Amino acid sequence: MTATLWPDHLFLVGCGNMAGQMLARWLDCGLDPARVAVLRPSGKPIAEGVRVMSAYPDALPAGTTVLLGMKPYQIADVAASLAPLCGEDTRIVSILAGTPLADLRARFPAARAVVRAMPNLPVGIGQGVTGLYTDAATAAQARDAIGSLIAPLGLVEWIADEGRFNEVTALSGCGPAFLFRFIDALARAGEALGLPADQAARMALATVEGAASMAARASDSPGTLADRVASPGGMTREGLNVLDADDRLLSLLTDTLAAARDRGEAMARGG
Ligand SMILES: NC(=O)c1ccc[n+]([C@@H]2O[C@H](COP(=O)([O-])OP(=O)(O)OC[C@H]3O[C@@H](n4cnc5c(N)ncnc54)[C@H](OP(=O)(O)O)[C@@H]3O)[C@@H](O)[C@H]2O)c1
Ligand code: PRO
Repeated sequence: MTATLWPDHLFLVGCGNMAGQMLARWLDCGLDPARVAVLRPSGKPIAEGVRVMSAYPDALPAGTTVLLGMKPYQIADVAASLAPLCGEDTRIVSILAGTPLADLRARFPAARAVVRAMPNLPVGIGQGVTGLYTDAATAAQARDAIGSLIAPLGLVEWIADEGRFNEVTALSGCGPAFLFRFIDALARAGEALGLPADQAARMALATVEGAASMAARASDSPGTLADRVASPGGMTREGLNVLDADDRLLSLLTDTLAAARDRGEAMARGG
């Protein structure tokens, strides 16, 4: 992996579940905490050496990279305080779901580099997925610097068409929640068939972890790997027949992603 281009100054507005995982990973990977300032209303400490404030500073150092990590509905209030502190060399990275780039540009008119990022929670262990989108107004150097900052978080995918950003959010941003549910359901199904609950929970988690790691290393597709588990005439095929009947699992996941995507589109319309 190439060395990360750490920003000289990183200012996080909000540092809860998601931005907190991003920052934890950056600090683990060598980001100097003295370069980081965090604004969070609670003022709760974050990590040794990271400056936490509960009110906006009078100014931001030139060239600050700002990570917007609060809730999407707070953008108007945040922009009212933050935009006056931004210059043309301020770089804005927004992880706000359902908040289009045009909206961000309108709220931070001085900043030239504005990037939408959609991470997911496993970024904290460097195994996340982050979708990125920007437009031509963001200079290549700023785009590369932000890409470099995101790289230690896991897989990075630049999205060519912002119109796809809510689908990306549904798949990888929300995806960990759907997989946590799957792990839970696998365990509860084992329990329903008679296994002890604690044993079923351990085995479901380890099975998903092992299968995901194997799929990540394999040259074969997950579909081929599934067939490799299924002996002809054996037990797995009977189970797969249940999942595959009328594309049951595929339909369920398509409906799941579509519902999440639709919520993102409603949020973008101000809902
Ligand atoms: N959770 C995910 O898996 C995920 C994935 C991708 C993107 N996102 C996006 O990440 C953002 C944050 O989600 P989250 O799950 O991390 O939420 P969260 O845990 O509730 O964190 C929200 C953060 O915003 C701070 N905050 C509250 N009011 C604020 C204000 N008026 N100004 C500035 N900061 C304020 C909170 O401060 P305190 O710490 O002081 O309470 C907290 O640090 C959302 O925009 C969401 O769309 C989340
Ligand atoms: N969490 C955010 C939400 O639920 C966006 C992706 C994951 O809106």
